[in-house]
Amino acid sequence: MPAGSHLAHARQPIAALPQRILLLENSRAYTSMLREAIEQRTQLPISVATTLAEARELLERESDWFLALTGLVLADGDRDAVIDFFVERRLPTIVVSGVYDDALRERALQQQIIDYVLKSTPDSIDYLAWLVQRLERNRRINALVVDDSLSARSYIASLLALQGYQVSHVADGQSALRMVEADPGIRLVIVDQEMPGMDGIELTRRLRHLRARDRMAVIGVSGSSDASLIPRFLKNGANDFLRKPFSREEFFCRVSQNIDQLELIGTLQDLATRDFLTGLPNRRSFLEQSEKVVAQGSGGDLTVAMIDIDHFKHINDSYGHEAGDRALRAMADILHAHTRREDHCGRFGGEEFCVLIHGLDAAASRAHLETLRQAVEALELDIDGRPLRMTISIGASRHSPQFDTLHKLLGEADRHLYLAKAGGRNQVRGLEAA
Ligand SMILES: Nc1nc2c(ncn2[C@@H]2O[C@H](COP(=O)(O)OP(=O)(O)OP(=O)(O)O)[C@@H](O)[C@H]2O)c(=O)[nH]1
Repeated sequence: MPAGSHLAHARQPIAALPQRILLLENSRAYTSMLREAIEQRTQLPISVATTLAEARELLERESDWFLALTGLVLADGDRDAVIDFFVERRLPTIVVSGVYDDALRERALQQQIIDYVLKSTPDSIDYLAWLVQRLERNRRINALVVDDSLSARSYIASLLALQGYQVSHVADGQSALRMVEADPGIRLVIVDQEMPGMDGIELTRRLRHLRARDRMAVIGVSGSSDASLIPRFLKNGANDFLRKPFSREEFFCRVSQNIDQLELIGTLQDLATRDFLTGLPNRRSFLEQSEKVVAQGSGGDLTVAMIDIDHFKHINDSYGHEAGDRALRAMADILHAHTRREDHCGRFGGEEFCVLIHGLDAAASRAHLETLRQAVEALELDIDGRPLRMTISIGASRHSPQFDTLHKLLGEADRHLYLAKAGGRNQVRGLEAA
């Protein structure tokens, strides 16, 4: 998501989730590098301890601990004591070790230790920072496990829960389809192949009719050695496949990689469709959405309006370009707040915005745009102690046999915008007959 898309940020729910990260490690140099890398990727508060005693005190002082990253060589505890310390407290933990120890790794990965990472690997800091960010984001992702075997699906669900996902599990394909249909928040589905009734491949095919590959990852799972299974899963819309038995680490890597990809696609889609400064849909996105509405032929109840901030050049010249940007963002916020669910708005470019109003007659559209004009007129920004006020001119057009394409509607709205400017600005033109 672009840094400037404050609207997109504002719409995200603020979840009351545990926030704190504990770094327990005796090497100060490593800790400070790790801390810096994590801070670049997340906003979570980080506390640092070098001994178990310090860690105990910190953990007791605060309550909302999300994650611990711990070394294994401490002045007041050996490896076993460190692992026991976190296991007893049931705190999700990542072990960062200086030496590779197979037995210890086995032991650690059976508890609620999320990962065992070798400190000496050159990219360990980057990997750990990525992992913390991944775990943090997972907490806002709904996952679904579909398997007729209770023990198998409970096991997979527990692995996903360890990685922070909000997990549900069901025993059959029909229940899975119902859940995905009802919950748009489900972004990951793990599907077992061997199920009575509907098998995993058929379920995957049907899931794809409900949600596209770039919005939900489906991962097929099977213990069968049938070589045709993987291509069949993939051809029917699965993003990936895991053969049972799989290790916890393999499972984690596959799932994370698929979720990373979904997020990347989401970011790219956002970059392509949002205006960077205001977070509103950009011109192309507005045109695409509006074309669809006009093509559906909504009868006469369609209004297009072009909105232009008056004397914006003067705002820039007398308050500075940055104040101009603030004014554009404030304008976008007001427009967004005045855009109903069934409407579309966008930044057309510069100080020009547009809105498509769907389902209001001419009089109601005019009243709606008049409210928008008044809301902008009433706004006062504080620019370093100086008040900044602005007005907008609006030119509108109505869908009719004469103006039956988006292109014609925009042309007519633009003509009325010109008349609004020529008529003294700060007014709505084009719906006078209403
Ligand atoms: N701060 C800022 N200014 C911008 C941006 N995009 C365009 N502008 C400025 O917007 C101004 C538009 O000015 P004009 O098209 O001359 O129109 P106006 O001053 O608004 O006057 P009227 O439309 O006739 O009321 C120009 O000075 C552009 O530099 C932007 O993203 N940020």
